[in-house]
Amino acid sequence: MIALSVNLNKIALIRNSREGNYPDVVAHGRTCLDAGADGITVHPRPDQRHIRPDDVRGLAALCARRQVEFNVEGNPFAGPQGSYPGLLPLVLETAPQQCTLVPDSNDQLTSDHGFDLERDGARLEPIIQQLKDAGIRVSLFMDPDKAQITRAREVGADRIELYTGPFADAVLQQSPEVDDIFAAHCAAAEHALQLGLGVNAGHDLNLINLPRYRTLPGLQEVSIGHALTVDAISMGLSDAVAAYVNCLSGK
Ligand SMILES: CC(=O)[C@@H](O)[C@H](O)COP(=O)(O)O
Ligand SMILES: NCC(=O)COP(=O)(O)O
Repeated sequence: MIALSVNLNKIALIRNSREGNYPDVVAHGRTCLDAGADGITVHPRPDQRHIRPDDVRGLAALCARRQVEFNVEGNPFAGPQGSYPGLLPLVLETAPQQCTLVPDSNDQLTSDHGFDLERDGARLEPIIQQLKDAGIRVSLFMDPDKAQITRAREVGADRIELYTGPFADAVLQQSPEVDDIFAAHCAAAEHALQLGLGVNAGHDLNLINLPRYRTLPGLQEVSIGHALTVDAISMGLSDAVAAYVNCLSGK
């Protein structure tokens, strides 16, 4: 079974376009779980363009009550900014089951690459250890590069999250490169599994590209937000979550 973790960033993005708390991010998280999602993901960014620290606190409490996985993603090197305390303090305070470290700069539109661990591995190692000492599983956002994935194991990661943006784009463009891209993801996943790393995936996954991506060897979890939220506009949130759950199970 591949777990579906629904990313609620885009619900928060709509909420932030007005004062107040409408739509309520935690209530939408509850709806996703009621509809069959296995967990919740958020990716707070220092500028708080969508998820705010209080969303992380509220969703941590929801996931703890429901005994489901909470996954917080973000840049471990981003320091405090305004009321954003920095990823590490926020994660250590809210103790999600999983923290996915992502090498985004603060001003990035969205995540668009995995870690270069030749560059960042040494400074990531103590951060990974600190999170693991707090009982938090650590996943690293990675491109499908075997040498980099070997380094992910060496610096102490429990899992990798394969960055699926280029795969999703190739499916969208009906590019002939999609076969090579997916083959590289399969080889990377096999390599990770051989090293004892768990395999997650995410970015721009949707109901069109998932039927293929779900066949990735050993895939444990996908986190999906953007497309699922768009689908929810026409389908309704509960039905959209159910459609992704069904799609992941091959129905
Ligand atoms: C790491 C990843 O792929 C997602 O968390 C994605 O970056 C969502 O972030 P935005 O919703 O800010 O685009
Ligand atoms: N880790 C990927 C994620 O959480 C959601 O990405 P997207 O579906 O919003 O592109």
